[in-house]
Amino acid sequence: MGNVTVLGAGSWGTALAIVLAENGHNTLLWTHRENQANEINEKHTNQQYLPEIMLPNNLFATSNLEEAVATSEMVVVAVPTKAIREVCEKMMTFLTRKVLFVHVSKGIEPDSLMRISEMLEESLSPTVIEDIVVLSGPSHAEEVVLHHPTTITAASSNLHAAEKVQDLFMNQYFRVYTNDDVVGVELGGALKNVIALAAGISDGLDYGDNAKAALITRGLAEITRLGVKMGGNPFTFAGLTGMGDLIVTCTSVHSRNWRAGNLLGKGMKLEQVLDEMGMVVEGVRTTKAAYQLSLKYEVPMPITTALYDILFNSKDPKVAVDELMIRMKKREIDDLH
Ligand SMILES: NC(=O)C1=CN([C@@H]2O[C@H](COP(=O)(O)OP(=O)(O)OC[C@H]3O[C@@H](n4cnc5c(N)ncnc54)[C@H](OP(=O)(O)O)[C@@H]3O)[C@@H](O)[C@H]2O)C=CC1
Ligand SMILES: O=C(CO)COP(=O)(O)O
Repeated sequence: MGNVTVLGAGSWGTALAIVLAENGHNTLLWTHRENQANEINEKHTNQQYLPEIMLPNNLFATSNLEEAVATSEMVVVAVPTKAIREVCEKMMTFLTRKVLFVHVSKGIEPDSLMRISEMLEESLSPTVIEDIVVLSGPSHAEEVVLHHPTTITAASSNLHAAEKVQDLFMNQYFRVYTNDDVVGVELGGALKNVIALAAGISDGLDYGDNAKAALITRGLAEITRLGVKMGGNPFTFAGLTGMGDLIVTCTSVHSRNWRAGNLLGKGMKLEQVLDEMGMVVEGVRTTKAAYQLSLKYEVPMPITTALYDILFNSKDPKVAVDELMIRMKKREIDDLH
């Protein structure tokens, strides 16, 4: 392939740009901050997001979006969910040809309740979209840049496009699978952040491993319940972008969602937590969207609802856990049907 572009020089955009550059592709990383572009070009570092990592010499950055996508055949959208529409609207002012769009963000837009591929379709014209592929799975940037073995999934309704993305990203330490279940992959990636916040709260309360295992498995049950009702393949939720990402996000200190939950569980207020993180915590907005989806699709999501009350109605996390535990008796399996 010719030139490829990654939009967003946070931890994940930078890590993926490194993978692409190391795979030999002409890679340009776009950041909205000129000083960061200069740092990447001159010092080959991104100190704010990936301290102590040297970027490949063939990875270049620009803060000019038009220049970033001018000759690009594949554009990887790696900005947080809340920035996607703004970036797409800017691109629409100068893009005049079709491009392969890959998105790697894990969120659902509150109120519109759109998945990210739907947001891209709405904010970009069909005249500029060759295909849309979502790349998602258990993959902390901090480990990818150390070349630790990582597996991930490229999903698209057009499997040929997913295979193209598989070829571009795959290497010795970065193994890419394909899937045609865009709904399941996008929902799994977004909703695991909600459960990771809850797992962090549980750890912040020192509730131990039993409680966390319960959150992961019952969290997966409610993600699957909603995901299947929205058209996802039930098997996708047992795969890398479902169970896989749920495990990594609920158990890793790299996870911003788990860390934010942990601080909440220790008694810190949400605004203070978000100030302290300095990076995106997608699960907060996604909790609102997931709660709205559970009402829209009439799917019971008790963990999501409890988290919504903690985040947006100031419910005490301990009270929320007590209420989860004393709910009506249930069978384990039949609510998945
Ligand atoms: N980090 C990871 O390991 C993984 C992250 N993801 C997903 O990738 C997405 C991006 O996450 P990540 O890179 O970690 O986030 P970070 O918080 O590390 O970085 C976000 C980047 O986006 C930039 N940005 C924010 N708003 C805008 C805007 N309006 N226009 C242009 N750029 C903007 C930020 O710039 P500034 O510095 O100025 O704030 C920063 O460079 C998220 O959806 C996340 O869930 C998925 C898999 C792994
Ligand atoms: O999605 C991720 C790993 O797969 C990153 O999770 P956090 O956003 O919680 O850090």
